[in-house]
Amino acid sequence: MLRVENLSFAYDNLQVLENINLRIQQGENIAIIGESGCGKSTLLKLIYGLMDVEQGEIFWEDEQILGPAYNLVPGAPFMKYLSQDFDLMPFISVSENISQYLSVFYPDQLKERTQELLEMIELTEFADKKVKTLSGGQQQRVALARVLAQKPEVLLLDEPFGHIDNFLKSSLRRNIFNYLKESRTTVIVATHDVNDVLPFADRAVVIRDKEIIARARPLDLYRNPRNLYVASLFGEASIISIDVLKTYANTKRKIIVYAHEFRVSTTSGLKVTVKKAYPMGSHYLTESKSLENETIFFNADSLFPTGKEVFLNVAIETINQRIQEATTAND
Ligand SMILES: Nc1ncnc2c1ncn2[C@@H]1O[C@H](COP(=O)(O)OP(=O)(O)OP(=O)(O)O)[C@@H](O)[C@H]1O
Repeated sequence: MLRVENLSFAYDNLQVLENINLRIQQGENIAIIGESGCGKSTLLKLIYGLMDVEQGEIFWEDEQILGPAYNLVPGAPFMKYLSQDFDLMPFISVSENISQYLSVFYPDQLKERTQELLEMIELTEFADKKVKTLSGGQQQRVALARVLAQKPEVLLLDEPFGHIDNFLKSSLRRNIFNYLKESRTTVIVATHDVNDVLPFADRAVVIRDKEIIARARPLDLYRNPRNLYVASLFGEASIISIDVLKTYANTKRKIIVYAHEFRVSTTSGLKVTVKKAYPMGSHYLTESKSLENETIFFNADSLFPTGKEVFLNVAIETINQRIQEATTAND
């Protein structure tokens, strides 16, 4: 088990993390999510032992993870950290970069494992190319294979697919996260991309203003976001008073509604005026204003011109589901 206990950290005068507590079981996949600059990378670097903890402690099983003040070579040997800069050897080939940490005493295994990893990152035909000739996305894939080759017990991934195009991203994600699950590798992934989180993470931890503000199974967080910050990590969302959606409801309580949960009607519901529509392929993400001048995003099947008035409805089941959670309107 990985334990992070009462961890606080500051860069000079900038306090970044405060009183972080985490327990991660072997083989679990945990996503650290939160807005840019909230401290996700900092937390990974501290867990890896790249920086000295200011306050608190980190343990893997019974071993305490210490920073550079205590270790000549920072970074615990049973962990690997894939940072946003890939740390590759530019002048040697893709294969050599991947196999660098594999044992040369078993040449057949070395070849087989390198081949397996090349297939996983879908770069078999680039095996002999020098890394410096590859694109940023291809380099990120080599960096992923290179850390996987080392079979760490704990793998820390910082935006692991950030440079990879959408065309490849989905299959690569499946290849890599499925492999990590099968090999019972403990994974902590810092990401803004919900596609890294919803299908693969066992738990998600949300950081905001230096602290963990939510932790749950990703689908539970998505279905019942505690506030607009959490919901916004999953998609466009709005906060709306229930009595505005259902005029018979005698309550001022507010709920969060995702853009895709609104149904558009031409006759009844919450009246809004269209401000702008963004084509998304399967739908138009439509920005609108209510009579109370609140911004509301909804998905529409067709393109509505600016200024058009439409009515929005939300299924009673969705409203009931959200009411059951303590929703705050303050965020
Ligand atoms: N080496 C550093 N020295 C000083 N401040 C830093 C340093 N590294 C990061 N910071 C600051 O610490 C805060 C947290 O940064 P961090 O990189 O951990 O955030 P993040 O959540 O990983 O962001 P992103 O999602 O954009 O990668 C930010 O305000 C950042 O500007």
